[in-house]
Amino acid sequence: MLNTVYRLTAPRTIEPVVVSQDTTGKVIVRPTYLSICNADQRYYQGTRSKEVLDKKLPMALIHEGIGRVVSDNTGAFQPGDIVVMLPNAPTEQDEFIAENYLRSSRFCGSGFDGFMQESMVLPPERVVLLPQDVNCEVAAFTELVSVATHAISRFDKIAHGRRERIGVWGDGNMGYIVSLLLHTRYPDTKIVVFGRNESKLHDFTFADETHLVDDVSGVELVDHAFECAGGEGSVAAIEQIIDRINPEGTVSLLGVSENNVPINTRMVLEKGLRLFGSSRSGREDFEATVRLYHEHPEVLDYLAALVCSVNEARQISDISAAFEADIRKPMGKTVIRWNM
Ligand SMILES: NC(=O)C1=CN([C@@H]2O[C@H](COP(=O)(O)OP(=O)(O)OC[C@H]3O[C@@H](n4cnc5c(N)ncnc54)[C@H](OP(=O)(O)O)[C@@H]3O)[C@@H](O)[C@H]2O)C=CC1
Ligand SMILES: O=C(CO)[C@H](O)[C@H](O)COP(=O)(O)O
Ligand SMILES: [Zn+2]
Repeated sequence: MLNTVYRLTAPRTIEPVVVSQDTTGKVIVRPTYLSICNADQRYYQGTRSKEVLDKKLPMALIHEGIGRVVSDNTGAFQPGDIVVMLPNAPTEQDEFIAENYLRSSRFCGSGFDGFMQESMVLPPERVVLLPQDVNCEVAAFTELVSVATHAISRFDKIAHGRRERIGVWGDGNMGYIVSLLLHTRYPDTKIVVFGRNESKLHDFTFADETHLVDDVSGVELVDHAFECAGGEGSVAAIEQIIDRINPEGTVSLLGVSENNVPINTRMVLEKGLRLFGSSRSGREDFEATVRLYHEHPEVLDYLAALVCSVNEARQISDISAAFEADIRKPMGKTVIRWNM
């Protein structure tokens, strides 16, 4: 099959290329709604190091997206099915290491072509059926929700059992989704959100407490914490977490930083903290996320508050316009209605 792939060839430069792809044993999916992640922006704007850009480009961006099945000669899906596409493609299995941590795995939009393609040719294991009446603009960022699902499932295995107060640092998309999923999973736990923007914190209507990070005196300590700030914000967030967490708490690190982050290891030791990182997600996290959509449809309503804009893409200039709009957005997710 001939397929058009829209690759980033240099910062802010997207070019089409036609490739031939073998569809034997594969599901062909037409992407319908895509969503931009901070990781895409780091490539689009060229803020990754020159070595990384030289190694990874040209590459089609985007690893958050859904689509409609065009054909499936494996019989797993029906034409017209609305599905979420999984960006992680493992090449081996391991008894202990999850698919998203295997160094041999391929990840769409990070070294391998992402979803900015006319059609995606995927093995059936890389496709998960969505509720067919799902709000597509919200489902577009199911991958981000699955990352939160993944981090919380690991937290559940690692953290001790006192979970009266869980703190979430970061008032952006990841902070919102992690807080929402924690609230849904642990309804008796107080979810305490720490952020930098009063306007963004207002949207965390399901949280028990929200605080501006420069006004935390008198706020009770938390038992465990999630860091969802990322970038330069990770430094201050991790420092404050170590200060505001009870002994033997667990700290889940999710934010991606371009530079190394100095950590007050003396206090990590003194408090006996457990720090663990989570990145990306695997098929079981996508399946768990879709189960959550079925069992707690109110989650989708809360997630709808994150949709900042929906941008139609019919030509390459529309894709660039969506990325530029994402840079200027006040909050939330930039969704692309993909008509390429
Ligand atoms: N681990 C993984 O697999 C994944 C990681 N990520 C990463 O997670 C991070 C967050 O992503 P996302 O939510 O989409 O990004 P956003 O930019 O939407 O959110 C980050 C938020 O954190 C706020 N912030 C900055 N510093 C602090 C601080 N010290 N304490 C509390 N809040 C702070 C920012 O405020 P302000 O804007 O005012 O600076 C902003 O509102 C990024 O680094 C992203 O790359 C994303 C997807 C998956
Ligand atoms: O966004 C993510 C997953 O949803 C991760 O942050 C992303 O995969 C990191 O990849 P890269 O090394 O290319 O920044
Ligand atoms: Zn991402």
